[in-house]
Amino acid sequence: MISSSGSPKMIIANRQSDSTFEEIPVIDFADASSSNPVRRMALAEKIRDACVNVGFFYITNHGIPEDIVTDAVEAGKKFFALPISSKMDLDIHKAKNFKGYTALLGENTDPAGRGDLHEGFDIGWEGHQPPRSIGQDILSRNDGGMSGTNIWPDLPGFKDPVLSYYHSVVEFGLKLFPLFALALDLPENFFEDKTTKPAAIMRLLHYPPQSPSTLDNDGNEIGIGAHTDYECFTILWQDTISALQVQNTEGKWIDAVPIPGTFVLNIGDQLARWTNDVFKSTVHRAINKSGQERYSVPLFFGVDYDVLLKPIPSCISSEMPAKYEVVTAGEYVKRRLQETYTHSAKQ
Ligand SMILES: O=C(O)CCC(=O)C(=O)O
Ligand SMILES: [Fe+2]
Repeated sequence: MISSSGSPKMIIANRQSDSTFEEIPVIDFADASSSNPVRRMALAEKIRDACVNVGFFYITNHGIPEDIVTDAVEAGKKFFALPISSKMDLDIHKAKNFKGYTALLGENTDPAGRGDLHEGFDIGWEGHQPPRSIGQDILSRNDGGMSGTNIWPDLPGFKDPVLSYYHSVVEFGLKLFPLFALALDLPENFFEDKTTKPAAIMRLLHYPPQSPSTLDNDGNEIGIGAHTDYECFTILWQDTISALQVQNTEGKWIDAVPIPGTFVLNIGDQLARWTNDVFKSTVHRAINKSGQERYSVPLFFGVDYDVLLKPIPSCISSEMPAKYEVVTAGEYVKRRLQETYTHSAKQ
């Protein structure tokens, strides 16, 4: 195939992949915003290898200040320590846009499971003072079923650090879309007009120590059941307790052991759909057998909710025809969230 520029175009769809990984790669992001295109491309190639084979990697040198992370995590701990009645005032089932508090067992990520042994607090886009480099107030945007404001607890010292973390990680995450585009042999700005209003959902998660009464049918205690993420990619902060596991194509669970100072990035289903599964949205779960409290903070990055998830032409070929029906990102995410919360929805 020849591209419009006349140069031979690589059929990414025919790229070989091997997802029998035994460990999760670590990628240094110091060059993420390098002014040198050769350095950006070198980083994009590492990202491509990790996305094609594993779907997960650690990020070092992300540039997000440690105190921003610590303050948000401490705020989360204070929130989860509130009485259950205060947390239930913010019950996620009361909001139509999946924002607020999820109680223990309120979510069932793996349809075969009985509910996940974690509690969570979800927020979406919201402006922040002082203004940051990305748009201030886009709450009035039309996000279809996902639109609406965040709901906040009446807890001094909570909202500000949580929003600071949200904005720092969103700012960092938006810099990754051009790298993913490069990794797919697309123009660097391919996602620019598709990510104008960060469809970024952040969750504070708390996994209590698990007890034998939370064993599932296989004898495992599940903090979050086996699942793939719904958006393009997830940037996850985890504390020092090893609980996250990633499944390779042989069915083996590989521990994503915490590495201090890093984030874990994983590909989600939106990017798997864009790339016709060339980039792997890999199944993962968390089991907290440590006997201690565990905290983590995933931030899910999607494209704008009105954007169609259409396969990128170089990711389809006669051997790899398009696999997925084309839907908008918003429809897709909402459908997946509805499935996740159905089991605990009040009738
Ligand atoms: O807490 C973790 O380590 C993983 C969380 C996760 O997979 C999710 O929220 O989608
Ligand atoms: Fe996940």
